[in-house]
Amino acid sequence: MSKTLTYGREYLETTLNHTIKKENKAFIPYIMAGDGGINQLIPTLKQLSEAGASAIELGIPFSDPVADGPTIQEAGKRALKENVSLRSVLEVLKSSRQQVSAPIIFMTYINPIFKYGINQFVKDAQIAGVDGLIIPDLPLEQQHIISDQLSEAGIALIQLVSLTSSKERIQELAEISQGFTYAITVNGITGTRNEVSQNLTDHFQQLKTHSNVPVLAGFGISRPEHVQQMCEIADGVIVGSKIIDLLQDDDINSIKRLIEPTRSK
Ligand SMILES: O=P(O)(O)OC[C@@H](O)[C@@H](O)c1c[nH]c2ccccc12
Repeated sequence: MSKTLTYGREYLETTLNHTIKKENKAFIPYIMAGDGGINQLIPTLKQLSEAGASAIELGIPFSDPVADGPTIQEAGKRALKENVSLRSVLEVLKSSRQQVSAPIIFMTYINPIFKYGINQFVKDAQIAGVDGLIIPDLPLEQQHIISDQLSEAGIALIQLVSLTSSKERIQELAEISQGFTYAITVNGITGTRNEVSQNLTDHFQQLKTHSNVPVLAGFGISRPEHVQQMCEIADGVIVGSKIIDLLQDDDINSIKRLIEPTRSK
């Protein structure tokens, strides 16, 4: 009897490991859910999945983002204008998740989850086929309010590691991260930059030593040569602001050119 495909942490980890085993690196685009209207969500996810995304990070629009740079903030405003909410995104996924093969990771601040109700959110996220979750404003010390429920539902809780974290903190975050470890490679907010940070080899070495899952680099990666550079030290990359710009221009070819350096020749 064939096993039915189940979404969640296992699906995310298996998919990423499969990509990396084939000598490739992971490429995770970030998009703002509902930028262009809620009806655009599934077509955009499909397009990115088919272009070669290893997984997709899906931002939930929120009125008071803390880590988002101007491009993501503007995308969030456009989505809020369309009345897109955590609820409407979950509803769309619930009915159409199976059209998108890439694992889906939600990036949401804790406030919309609180408003939704933590238990109800985890239940609905599981039903909708959400594979992983990033909550940037929920520090490690407070993650117990949701971590057991997520673990029971089989949804990965992904840890963000900043460059300014202490050695002990870096180690602890890497050890417990599920799905992948998100290494923030700049001090500051999201957004395209001309150069990516140098001299991160030791930092990634430390993360990889302690992480049971792939270690991916994110923030400020916006050109194929940045992707290439980061892939020398990381297991893959996350690209947000540049993807949002390119989707605005409907420039899928440039998105493919960003993915290209992550594929083995
Ligand atoms: O946009 P950039 O610089 O390419 O960075 C990715 C980032 O946008 C995405 O992962 C993200 C959007 N908002 C966040 C908040 C916290 C952590 C991560 C994020």
